[in-house]
Amino acid sequence: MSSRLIIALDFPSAEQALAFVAPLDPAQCKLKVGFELFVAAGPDFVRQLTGRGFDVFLDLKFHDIPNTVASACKSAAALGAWMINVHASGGSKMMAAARAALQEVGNPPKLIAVTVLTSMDKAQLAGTGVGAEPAVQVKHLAQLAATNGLDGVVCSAQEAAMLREALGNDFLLVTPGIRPAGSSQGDQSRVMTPAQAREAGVSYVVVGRPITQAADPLAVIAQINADL
Ligand SMILES: O=c1ccn([C@@H]2O[C@H](COP(=O)(O)O)[C@@H](O)[C@H]2O)c(=O)[nH]1
Repeated sequence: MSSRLIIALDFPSAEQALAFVAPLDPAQCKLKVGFELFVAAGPDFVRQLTGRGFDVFLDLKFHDIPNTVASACKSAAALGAWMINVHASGGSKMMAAARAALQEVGNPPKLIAVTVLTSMDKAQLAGTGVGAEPAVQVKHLAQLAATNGLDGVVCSAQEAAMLREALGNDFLLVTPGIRPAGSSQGDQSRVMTPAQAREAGVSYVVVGRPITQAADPLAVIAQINADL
């Protein structure tokens, strides 16, 4: 069975990211490329990772008008990404356009939607004009994503059990904000440990700094895989 661990490659250059990836095996983890690395290293870097056999989650969180997002999703699919994402708050028309665009490409990536960023708590969310509890807003946006045919959502593991019950076993729950016991929470608000996330029924955990900034990343990876 392939790993349910997605490592966030949040590095400022291709060289640093490649040095980190060198000892990794695609059976141990999938890899996530986000804004920092994509802006620095570009599309060719994504192709390099897929060329080494890694499943790549291209985490560019598209959020724009439907036509622009649909075209961006096609471009992302052409890089061979395993998974891509949009913001659910872009709305139904945007998500439906993204879904339709990927139906036109061969071997489309999984398409998921960001609900409420795991860095946000109730006060942060209220500051954006949304008065609901984060879990309520996450459920609302996840249902919107499901209605529009998306494969799953990005949420915190704290909402996973609720979403499993509401949306079933096939809906992907991809969860950042994972913190092994004893690791620094940093800027994340809605966190869980890998074992708690597994218990809650997540599909994949996304882990960045607790691995990339560890003294022995391979040991942390092995422990997280064991916990999952
Ligand atoms: O709601 C979200 C959506 C995306 N992320 C991304 O996940 C990783 C988490 O990294 P850590 O170092 O483990 O905090 C990072 O790339 C974020 O951009 C998220 O954290 N929350």
